[in-house]
Amino acid sequence: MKKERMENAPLLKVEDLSVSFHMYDKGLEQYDLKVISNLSLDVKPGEIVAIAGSSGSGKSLLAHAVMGILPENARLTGSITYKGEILDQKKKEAFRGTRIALVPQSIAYLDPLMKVGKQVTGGDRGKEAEISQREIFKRFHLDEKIEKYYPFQLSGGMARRVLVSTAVISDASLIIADEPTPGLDLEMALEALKVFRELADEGKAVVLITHDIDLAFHIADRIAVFYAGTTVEMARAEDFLEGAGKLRHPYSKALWQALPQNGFRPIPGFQPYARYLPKGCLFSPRCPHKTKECENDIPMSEIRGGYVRCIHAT
Ligand SMILES: Nc1ncnc2c1ncn2[C@@H]1O[C@H](COP(=O)(O)OP(=O)(O)OP(=O)(O)O)[C@@H](O)[C@H]1O
Ligand code: NI
Repeated sequence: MKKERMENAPLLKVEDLSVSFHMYDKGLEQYDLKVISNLSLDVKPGEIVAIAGSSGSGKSLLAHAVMGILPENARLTGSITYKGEILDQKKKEAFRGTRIALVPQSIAYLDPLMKVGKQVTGGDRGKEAEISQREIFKRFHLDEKIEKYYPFQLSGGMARRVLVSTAVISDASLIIADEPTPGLDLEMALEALKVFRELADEGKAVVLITHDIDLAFHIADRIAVFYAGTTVEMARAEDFLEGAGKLRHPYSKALWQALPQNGFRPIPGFQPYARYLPKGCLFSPRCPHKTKECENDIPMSEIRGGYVRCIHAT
């Protein structure tokens, strides 16, 4: 019984995370820009949790907060644990690339002065490392000679596959993939997602940040929907496959309806800028169900087996 409980315990747990940047305005005026507010998320071994949400909703910043690579002027509150252990900055640095691997959103993260093969294996050119590197290159249709290339010799799509390969052959038990598919053709994008699914099936935990949400529905177990720096819904992937009626938050429903296959019906309005966040529910200025009570702080609540940050959700 205990063992079962241990296995179901989250590998990564983010609780009530807020991130602010200390900013300088014109002159001497200073202010705090709150870019992540009260965000919670957990990922269990064997699971892929996809993160969906528009540009600027805090997806990459969450990844950077877990990896410990936020800029100097960032302040964090809340907690991030890995296997129940609090991840402070020192641990984040120790775990980076070993227990926790990041597929960065930008291909500029590749070291311009190191040959690609060596980067993928983390500097290890032993026989075993070379075999795993060649295996994954084959799956991603990367010719063997590419291991001798420098990053500037790669196309965008090749660089993306190299970054994914690095995380895949690491020993990390937690993989955070921040947009791993842009620039890949459909076949390669699907191959990358298939590789992530296999890693999860081996017992690793995967966080998949992606704009290709309709692909993510098919391989992820759960979907976290981000809006203006917080989680507004955590749902099973099947809920997204079944349709807007199964979803709980008006923004998740709007995301679903904005997909081309669902009629491409975008909602009016904009995500608020971090400096001018509305009181209470961050989605309320765009919400058709808005009432006075939405100006209060809105906690996550459990509804129909998922979690939602909306007092009107049923
Ligand atoms: N160093 C920084 N200083 C100030 N604001 C920042 C900084 N880095 C990011 N932001 C702001 O934080 C917000 C969240 O950024 P983030 O990169 O996490 O978005 P995202 O969800 O990953 O978007 P995308 O889908 O475009 O990658 C944005 O409004 C961004 O402008
Ligand atoms: Ni991003």
